[in-house]
Amino acid sequence: MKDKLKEAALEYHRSPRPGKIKITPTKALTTSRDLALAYSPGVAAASELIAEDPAEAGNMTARSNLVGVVTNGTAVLGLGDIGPLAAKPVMEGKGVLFKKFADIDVFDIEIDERDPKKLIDIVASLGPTFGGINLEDIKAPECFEVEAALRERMNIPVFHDDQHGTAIIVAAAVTNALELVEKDIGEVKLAASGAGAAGMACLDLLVKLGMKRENITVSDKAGVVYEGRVEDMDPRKAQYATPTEKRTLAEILEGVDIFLGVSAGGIVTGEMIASMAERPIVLALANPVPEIMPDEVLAVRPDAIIATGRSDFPNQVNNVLCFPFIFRGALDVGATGINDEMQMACVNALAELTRKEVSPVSAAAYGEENLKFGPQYLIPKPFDPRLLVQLAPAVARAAIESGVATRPIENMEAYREKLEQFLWRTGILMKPIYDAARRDIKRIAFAEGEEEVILRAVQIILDDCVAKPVLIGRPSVIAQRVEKLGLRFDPESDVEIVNPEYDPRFREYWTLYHSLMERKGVSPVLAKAIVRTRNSVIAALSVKRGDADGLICGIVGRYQDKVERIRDVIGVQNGGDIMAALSVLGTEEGTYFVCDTQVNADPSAEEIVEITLMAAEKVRHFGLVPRVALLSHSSFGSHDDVQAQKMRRALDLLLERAPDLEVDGEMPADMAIDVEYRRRVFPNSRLKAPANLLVMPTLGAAHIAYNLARVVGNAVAVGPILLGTAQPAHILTPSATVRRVVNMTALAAVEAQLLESKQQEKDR
Ligand SMILES: NC(=O)C1=CN([C@@H]2O[C@H](COP(=O)(O)OP(=O)(O)OC[C@H]3O[C@@H](n4cnc5c(N)ncnc54)[C@H](OP(=O)(O)O)[C@@H]3O)[C@@H](O)[C@H]2O)C=CC1
Ligand SMILES: CC(=O)C(=O)O
Ligand SMILES: [Mg+2]
Repeated sequence: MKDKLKEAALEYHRSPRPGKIKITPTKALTTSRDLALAYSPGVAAASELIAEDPAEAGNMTARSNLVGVVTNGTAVLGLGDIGPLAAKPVMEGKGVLFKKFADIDVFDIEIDERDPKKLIDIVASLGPTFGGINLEDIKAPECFEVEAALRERMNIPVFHDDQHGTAIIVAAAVTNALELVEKDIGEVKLAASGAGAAGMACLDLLVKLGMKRENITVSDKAGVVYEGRVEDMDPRKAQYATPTEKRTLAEILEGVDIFLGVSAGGIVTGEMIASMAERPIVLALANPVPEIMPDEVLAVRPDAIIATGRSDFPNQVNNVLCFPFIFRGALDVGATGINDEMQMACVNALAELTRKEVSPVSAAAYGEENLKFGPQYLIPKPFDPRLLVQLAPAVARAAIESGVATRPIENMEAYREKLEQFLWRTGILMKPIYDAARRDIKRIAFAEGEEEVILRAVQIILDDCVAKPVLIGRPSVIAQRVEKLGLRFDPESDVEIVNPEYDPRFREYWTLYHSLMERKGVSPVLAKAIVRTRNSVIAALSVKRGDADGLICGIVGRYQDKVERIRDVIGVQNGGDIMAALSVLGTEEGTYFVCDTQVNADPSAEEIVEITLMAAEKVRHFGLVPRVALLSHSSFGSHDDVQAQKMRRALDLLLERAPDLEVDGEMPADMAIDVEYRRRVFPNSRLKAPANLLVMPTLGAAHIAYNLARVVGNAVAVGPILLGTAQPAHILTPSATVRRVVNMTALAAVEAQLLESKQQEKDR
């Protein structure tokens, strides 16, 4: 591992608090009544109910969404037998992935026990705690006995990730790679290095998919697993022992179509790969160092299709693509186990997902070349938000159809929607925006470049390669604060700085500002003074001049002042004459876009129309269909005051301007969300589903509702997104967190890319 990454990884684990997970209560505990309910005496009622009916544990406790990630530390990644304590960071890591990708809670359980029989007893005794068991990094051959016994003894899903998780991803990758090289699974020859947990399970699944057992040869530490070998054999290896004279990995690689490496780093040479058949498929999956690095393969075989277990090369074949989603599907139907049908459903869904047309958001995120099914894109990327919504329902359906579901899902469409809502809540849907930003780095100017929140965000922006920061601020102050905050970036080389006290471009900046403002009462002297003292003006001018591609400001100062500066310098979009602010709330119930939270105090009906159309376009930009509610205290004509009339008129105008837009009003907020309530009061509404774009009658209503929901509802907030500017510019508020700054930077960068491609299209 490179020193820089190693250092960053240690820092990541160490601070701000040790480790990667913590436990958070899901119920309020603020009053003595809460205490009486959560603990004695109230808790006894829950216990008594479970004692009468054990199935009630699923309703009374967190068990049904709780998975035990269990190891004894005997085969940790490719690091080998490093013991249960050293395995803990890996298990915490699996816990984080379960939670982030699939909202599954995890206790990581590291057990100091090597005897498989005792290990089985210990894990089986944990049954009352968990809804599922994910066995991890337990070495072969013991892992086979442990998994088989636990499957038998426990009435919950037990899944050895290194066996079946890996096998599922390998099967999907091989299926797709074979399609690309136009070879038949029934004909191809495979050489494997590694006859352990991952190796045996991968081969079993490939055989199930049609690979001939006689076309497979395996090697391990002792060399080729041949018929008659006695040294280091076990019954599982014996199933793949072949009648061959070959004794080394180099020999068995000659002429084969596929190499499957699930053993140890660096054990394969370029020479060995050179001897493989034409268009070889090389799966070098040992972690963290693959059996051979991709550049070494390409040096000798440019025609090869390559996959590794790592995230820094194309085609990451890693069980993270499987375990969160297969458990999500299994837990959601109360499956008693994870059977072959569920595993095969996962293989097919994964293989198909790569070939499926992608959503506009994902397309923008990964770029044409990466997203197009081909040698560089064999299987989905771990952050692909479609994984959860495609794999979990496929697994759930297979569980129902194969008869292992104790709580079958009746409405799969509603289930899919629930999963989508989770993605929004976690901010995973922001991830594609990050990846799009990375594809073509844009320069984003930060007006308040000396502020701590900005400097901390800049560190993440640089680490994640989201944008090239342009900081408006005094270089000495920036350098001092970077040092004081313990940040790692070098202000002299990693960012660009515009010094408001002295910059060689000062003359060009103030003359541009003067030319824009001379008929708004700004004299040359005033222009100079404003450009010297208003960092948001400098940021806007740098975007106008093309020194930056977008800007972020607003951490300090009044929102409305910044709006005016941006209007003066950058201007509004072609054809439009209004700007507005759209804020996003990711809540337990769903994702809601709220406007106008910042700009127009009391917009007219005509302005409401413009705001709604701009906001609807932005919602589409996030890959969602806008469902618009025009909000009011009035419910479909129940009041007749000016504000109610305004929203009614806005509806009429909107229906003329955008007849296809799903919009209705005027209606109260609860009716916008609660479809049943709406149906009772106004059965003929044009809006059939819960609204996701809430257009408020006044800024006051929008601002108050948004902030209240954000704080009380503990919602994830994105924004405010400034709509209607001629170039990307976003004004944050003093409450913005580091994450919000990074999110908005990524968004501004992607908007700059879109603007550039629109411009290029126009120029053509
Ligand atoms: N990308 C992914 O998703 C995954 C990758 N892996 C990786 O696969 C590897 C094996 O994991 P797992 O199956 O769980 O571990 P096991 O300990 O169960 O099996 C390891 C196998 O690799 C063989 N092996 C180890 N070192 C060498 C060597 N130097 N030369 C030849 N063979 C060797 C062992 O041989 P012997 O039998 O003689 O001891 C054994 O057959 C690890 O690197 C792990 O990180 C695992 C799971 C998922
Ligand atoms: C990815 C994984 O589970 C491993 O390498 O062991
Ligand atoms: Mg593992």
